[in-house]
Amino acid sequence: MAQRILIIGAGGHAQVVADILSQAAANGGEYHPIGYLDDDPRRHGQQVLGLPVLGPVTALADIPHDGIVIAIGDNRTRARLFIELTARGEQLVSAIHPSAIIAAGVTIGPGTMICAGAIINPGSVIGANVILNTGCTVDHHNQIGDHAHLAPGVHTGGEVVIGAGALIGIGAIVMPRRRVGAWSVAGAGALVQRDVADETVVAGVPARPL
Ligand SMILES: CC(=O)SCCNC(=O)CCNC(=O)[C@H](O)C(C)(C)COP(=O)(O)OP(=O)(O)OC[C@H]1O[C@@H](n2cnc3c(N)ncnc32)[C@H](O)[C@@H]1OP(=O)(O)O
Repeated sequence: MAQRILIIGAGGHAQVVADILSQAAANGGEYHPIGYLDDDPRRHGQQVLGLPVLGPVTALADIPHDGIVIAIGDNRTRARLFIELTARGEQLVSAIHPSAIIAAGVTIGPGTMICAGAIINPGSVIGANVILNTGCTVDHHNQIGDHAHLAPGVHTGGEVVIGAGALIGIGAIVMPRRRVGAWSVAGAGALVQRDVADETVVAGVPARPL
């Protein structure tokens, strides 16, 4: 049965989520996007990719719906909203593009977004509220922490651990069995050859702390 999904945010990232949900629905998926909620009043009343911006996030209580996706790219903001809205009883659903390739047995937490062309190999565990962005590959037996973001074109080797809230920038590579700590950032194009501590920014080839 079709479930009515509200998208939290109406910016560029939210439009990607809307497109994923629409494509999935067109392929028989149960989640149907019905509109966006965004705290920027200039967006209220606009149509974005054919869906209305219905009001601020506080309007959630007034609009009938079955689930939400938090479509905000910034990891800390997305994590804060995830905690607040889950505590209010909201059902977080996953937005998974029909072109994503996900191995049998992979587990995916609530609210996670998996973009076009992403690949997840066997044994991997994807947390809640994660973004696996366009064309990234998560190889076997990875652990991707809650609220993390693997940007477009990221590749991870086998048995990689990405900590909660970490951002792996566009096109970065994380070598097999390496760990990127919680709330750390690997810059765009980085080659993560050594473990990265928590709350550390690294960049370059090989990646070093900035
Ligand atoms: C669909 C989407 O758009 S998803 C978007 C996902 N987001 C990303 O991929 C962005 C990832 N972020 C980055 O790569 C950032 O540049 C960061 C986090 C590594 C650094 O950001 P900041 O702290 O603002 O650093 P800043 O831009 O001031 O640069 C500091 C120095 O690091 C260098 N630097 C910045 N980024 C990188 C990088 N990715 N690789 C190598 N060097 C870098 C700069 O050239 C500069 O060097 P200098 O001091 O010799 O001039």
